[in-house]
Amino acid sequence: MSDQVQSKLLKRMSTIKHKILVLSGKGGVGKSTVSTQLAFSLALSRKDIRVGILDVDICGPSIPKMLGIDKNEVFTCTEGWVPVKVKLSGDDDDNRLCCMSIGFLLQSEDDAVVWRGPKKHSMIQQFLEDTYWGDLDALIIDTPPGTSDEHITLAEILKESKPDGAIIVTTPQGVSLADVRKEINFCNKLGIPVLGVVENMSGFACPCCNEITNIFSSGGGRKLAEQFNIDFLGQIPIDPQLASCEDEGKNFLQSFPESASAKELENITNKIKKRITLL
Ligand SMILES: Nc1ncnc2c1ncn2[C@@H]1O[C@H](COP(=O)(O)OP(=O)(O)OP(=O)(O)O)[C@@H](O)[C@H]1O
Ligand code: SF4
Repeated sequence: MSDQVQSKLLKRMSTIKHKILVLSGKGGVGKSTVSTQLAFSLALSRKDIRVGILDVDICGPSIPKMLGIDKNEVFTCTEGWVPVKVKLSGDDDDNRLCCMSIGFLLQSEDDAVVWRGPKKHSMIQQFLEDTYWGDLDALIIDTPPGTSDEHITLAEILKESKPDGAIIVTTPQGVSLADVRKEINFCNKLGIPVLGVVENMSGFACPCCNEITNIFSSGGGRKLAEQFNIDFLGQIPIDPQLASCEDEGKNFLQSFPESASAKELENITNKIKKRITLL
């Protein structure tokens, strides 16, 4: 990376106080769900917090749909690409949550699947270089599953601007020591602190009485965290209301604030805020 590009990237990242990566060993465990709900939860936790969410999942950018902004377009200003704003209900200020996704820049959903490493590398670099976030308290970065070339690119680009850390998402059934060990080794190798583990799809939350039923095993994420001596951040149950909100692009936390999942997401957010000293 040339010095010119490096200094442009550093300048871009300098207006962002906290950067958090969200990782998972495999696809479909709820990494984008955790990224999206964490971004919502942080933005809702205080009126003066401004949050951005960056979707770098080149082969399956799902965040815009979850946020209900997949039909929006990205505009450019003299400073670069302007992230799409997400309106929170009952809020006059629509400047508290915004999103930039690689999905906004693809002509078709199949576009990126055929890209080779160097093209993905330059796309991610350009993406970080040209997005104009303005001042942000936190940027949540949703990455592709596994530890691919895209992660290495991202970590190299972010190295100088020192990300606060990574959250590892897993499921009780998918708790594979090997998968999570790979994620932890990856973070250690690149000097990214692990903020903790979230166990998603942990039991089933009844939409009628909020009772959690453990259909499969549960607690694997906690054991794993103990084993690796990292923080256990919490466990989110399978919640049909969460799935349908994300499907319809609705704000789950504001739609079902009393649900067990919303409460757990709030606890997880509070632990992360404490950890990165965003209080
Ligand atoms: N706790 C949950 N309760 C109900 N549905 C969930 C939960 N977590 C995730 N889902 C749903 O499961 C599907 C996969 O979740 P998500 O897209 O967040 O996974 P992912 O790990 O980001 O997948 P990939 O990396 O393959 O894109 C989505 O339809 C999402 O709404
Ligand atoms: S958990 Fe309670 S409300 Fe939900 S289906 Fe079972 S008995 Fe009914």
